[in-house]
Amino acid sequence: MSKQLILALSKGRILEETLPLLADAGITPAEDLGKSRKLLFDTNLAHVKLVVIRATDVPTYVQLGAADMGIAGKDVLLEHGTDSLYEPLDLGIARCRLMTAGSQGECSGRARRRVATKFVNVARRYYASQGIQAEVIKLYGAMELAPIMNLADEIVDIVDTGNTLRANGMEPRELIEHISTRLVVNKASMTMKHDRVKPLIAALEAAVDKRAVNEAGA
Ligand SMILES: Nc1ncnc2c1ncn2[C@@H]1O[C@H](COP(=O)(O)OP(=O)(O)OP(=O)(O)O)[C@@H](O)[C@H]1O
Ligand SMILES: O=P(O)(O)OC[C@H]1O[C@H](OP(=O)(O)OP(=O)(O)O)[C@H](O)[C@@H]1O
Repeated sequence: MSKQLILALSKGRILEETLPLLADAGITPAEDLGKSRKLLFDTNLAHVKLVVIRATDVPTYVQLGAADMGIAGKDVLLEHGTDSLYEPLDLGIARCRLMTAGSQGECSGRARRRVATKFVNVARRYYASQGIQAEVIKLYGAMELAPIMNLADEIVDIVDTGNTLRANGMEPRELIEHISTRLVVNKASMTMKHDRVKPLIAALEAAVDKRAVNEAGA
């Protein structure tokens, strides 16, 4: 097994908040990730490379060992299934909530519901745990449109400020999980590359702690 470490980063919102943490942990990309069309990047550390991919692909890369470590939202990890990965660190960034939501003033009732979401596994598990029959409809975005268009009675989606729900005449209902961004590690890499993985986890943990201290003092 190569002793090189591949770290898979979620592009988009999480990437912006990840890069300062990586810098504090002593890892800087060899070039500007935002400006390049490349997907695989060298860093200042000869043994660390970065790949920048869709958030939903991060757990797949890490589980199958194409990447040793990854950074992804807990929402994505819950949807993928968490048993196959180690999750040693909460980076505390991109905090939000995974919730059910419906049209304002409309009671959800207990009858069979149509639920639109990109988190189909999470939704199925959640409604089953509540004893509610749900027909889950897979969408890839703009879930808030589904009740307006009569495609669904409810949605399961990320809520942060609640602005997107309000702008579409919807309201949050039940909290499913508090979400933040996590570091995940391939199980074989944790054992076989322990001497390289452990210091990287420790450096990221120190960076997270430092940021928390700075925020508390601000
Ligand atoms: N409004 C939000 N506020 C805070 N964190 C959020 C918010 N929306 C999403 N997140 C978190 O950031 C992660 C990435 O969100 P982002 O919007 O960049 O990608 P996405 O559109 O969900 O992914 P993709 O483009 O692959 O479908 C989510 O998985 C979630 O953990
Ligand atoms: O409660 P709010 O602060 O309004 O945030 C919630 C919105 O943020 C996310 O969408 P995003 O902006 O990432 O767009 P997306 O449709 O591309 O996922 C999420 O899917 C919600 O639509």
